[in-house]
Amino acid sequence: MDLKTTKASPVLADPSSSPISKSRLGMYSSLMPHSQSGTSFSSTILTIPRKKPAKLDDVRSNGWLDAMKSSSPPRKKIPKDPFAGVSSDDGECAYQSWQLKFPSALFSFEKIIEYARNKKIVIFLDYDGTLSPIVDDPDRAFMSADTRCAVKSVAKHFPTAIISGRRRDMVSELVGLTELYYAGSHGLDIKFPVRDTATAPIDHLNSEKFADQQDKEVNLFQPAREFLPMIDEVFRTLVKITSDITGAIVENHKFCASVHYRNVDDKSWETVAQRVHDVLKDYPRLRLTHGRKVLEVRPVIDWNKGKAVEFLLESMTDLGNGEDVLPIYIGDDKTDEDAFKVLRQGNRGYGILVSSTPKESEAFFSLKDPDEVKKFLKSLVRWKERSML
Ligand SMILES: O=P(O)(O)OC[C@H]1O[C@H](O[C@H]2O[C@H](CO)[C@@H](O)[C@H](O)[C@H]2O)[C@H](O)[C@@H](O)[C@@H]1O
Repeated sequence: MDLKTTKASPVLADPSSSPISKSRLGMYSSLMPHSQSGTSFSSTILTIPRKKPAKLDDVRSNGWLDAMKSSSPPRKKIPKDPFAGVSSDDGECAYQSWQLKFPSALFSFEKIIEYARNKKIVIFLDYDGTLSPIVDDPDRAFMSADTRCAVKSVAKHFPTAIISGRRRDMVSELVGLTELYYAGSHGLDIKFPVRDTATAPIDHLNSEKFADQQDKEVNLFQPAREFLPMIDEVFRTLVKITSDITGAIVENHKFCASVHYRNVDDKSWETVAQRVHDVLKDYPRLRLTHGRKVLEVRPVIDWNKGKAVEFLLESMTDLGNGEDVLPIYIGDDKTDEDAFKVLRQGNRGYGILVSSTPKESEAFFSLKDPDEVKKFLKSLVRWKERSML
């Protein structure tokens, strides 16, 4: 199906004339350190003009480099109770005053549940940095057994969805709970149950029915399906052009690709950025977003975690008309801001930012780290179970 011609498709018109960019796997030779200068034989016999050294200024002027530098705070210990005693540390003071604007969801718990009274709470959770702590190796970002238990209990009482930048099957394997809704690739790959009623309000284009592993019928919503070959191609190119940069990791998340620079010497960040930037010049239908020490390449379509939240709220069964629904979204990343914004602008629910350092955000509340997320989830479960007695 050509999604560009589909009404109501989130796919934006192709800004380039060709639908799929040509891969130019060889083009990076001029950016490689070993090929920056041309070959010069004897000036009298043969002179091959010296190639200009690769320019490393695009990513300074377009702000990528600054965004990369500020994309993830250094990991450091923060006191458990920010109001306990006066700290001489400037960072802690700054965090405490930041919390006046983004109060702790734990300290504000009574206020949250007061607002939730007579409403159906729906929980949205990001994965990395929210359920699992940030670690150097993306393949070893595990959530604790205790957190898994808290998520399982939450899902017993409230519809619960995980919305991650990772590929859907990967995040669902890491979480390991079948009772949840999962959206991977920043919401570009959503699995949701088929509704029973013929009058279901949802009839989304681009969603298809499949049988899952338990042979249960499920829907898949993948608005960027036509981009699969392009993402695959760009992924392979990104692997190739970063292969000489120690510490760079490239992941294929099916509908997006991630280039990690967390383990790259910061002197080489600019090189990482410039190479990714130069690849994207050939793919006008792809764009870049910044995550925590990761550059994420994704389709230029009007879809993000915020849209995924709206989509899931519509798709979840038994939610009624939305007036009496209270969505709570917990996330730590820039990509989660789209979801916070949807909740704030629609005056629909609460965004909770997970951060151990002050940050601007569209969220209402804050939690410091995945450990506090777990405590918050457990408090919700306790409150719900008490209210059922
Ligand atoms: O939306 P999320 O579930 O938060 O996923 C966002 C990205 O998470 C992963 O990267 C981040 O976590 C890694 C493990 O802790 C860390 O090493 C990395 O620096 C972080 O950016 C994942 O690997 C990315 O592909 C996701 O896009």
